[in-house]
Amino acid sequence: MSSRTNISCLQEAKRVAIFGGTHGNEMSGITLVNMWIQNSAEIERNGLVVKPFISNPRAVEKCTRYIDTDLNRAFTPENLSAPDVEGLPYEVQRAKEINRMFGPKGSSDAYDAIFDLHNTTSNMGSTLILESSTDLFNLQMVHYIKKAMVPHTCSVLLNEHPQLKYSTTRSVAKHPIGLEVGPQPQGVLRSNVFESMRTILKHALDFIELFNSGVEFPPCTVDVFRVQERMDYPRDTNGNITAMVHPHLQDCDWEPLNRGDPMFLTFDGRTVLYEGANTVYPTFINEAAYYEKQQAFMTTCREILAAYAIRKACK
Ligand SMILES: CC(=O)N[C@@H](CC(=O)O)C(=O)O
Ligand SMILES: [Zn+2]
Repeated sequence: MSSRTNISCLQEAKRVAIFGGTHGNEMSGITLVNMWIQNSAEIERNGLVVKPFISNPRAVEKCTRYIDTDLNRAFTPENLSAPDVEGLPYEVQRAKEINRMFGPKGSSDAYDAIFDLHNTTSNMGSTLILESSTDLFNLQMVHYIKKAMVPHTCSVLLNEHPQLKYSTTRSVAKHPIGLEVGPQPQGVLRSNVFESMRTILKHALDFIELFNSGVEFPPCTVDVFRVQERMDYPRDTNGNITAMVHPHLQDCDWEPLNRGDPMFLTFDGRTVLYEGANTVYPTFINEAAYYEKQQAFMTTCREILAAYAIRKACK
């Protein structure tokens, strides 16, 4: 990087994958990817290899989140280096296959970018998920997408939390990007959600094409929501939930939650208040897939990230 001009010269992004069906019951990504496998005209860009790919075909076939274990938690160093023995959980086998095809994770042979398409039952709207606050390529891309989406909003969730971060399918790529669009029930297609996801992908691929063509992207800032804490439902001693998300919180993803605001409503009608000292921005509120993960919602804090200018490295 030249310090005088503060332009970072980054490697060209030539190989890009679009994953659908990492969770087999999230229908927008599955449908888009199957559509693009049939006809890829819409996702083709100059000088780019774009591969649409169903990441968990057995779960898609059964329309379930996973067969043995959550694929989007399976890309750990232990799993990826496990010997190929019989009897491995299906998703661990699949993680190893995906790592061979699109990785190896952390190596120079890995795909440049992976877009992993997800749907949520929460009212999050269009959300991009980042795993690093220092990936300039992704920050610039997210900035480009947010601008291109105006007047529609596109939120950015940053998960760098040392305990809450997980080993995602997309983490195999040099630049991992999650797309999370909702609300959409599991196993259901909603046209508005489908179209939003499609539009985000279009802008993302446009960005990469422009970057590869040599366009310089000036310094920018990106508003993000940084993952802070996991909030579980109130539970009894058997682990069964004893309360629901409070109606005042339900569907209020990304809206401030202040000390004293209602959070849960117990089955016997009592309101449980939020008692944290600081204002937080809840997200993934009442996500269906998170009951088994002991999570009613996630709290985030707002942050503004700055990104240097970037352009493609000159050879
Ligand atoms: C609802 C859902 O599946 N959300 C994704 C979020 C992500 O891709 O990071 C997950 O928990 O794996
Ligand atoms: Zn998902």
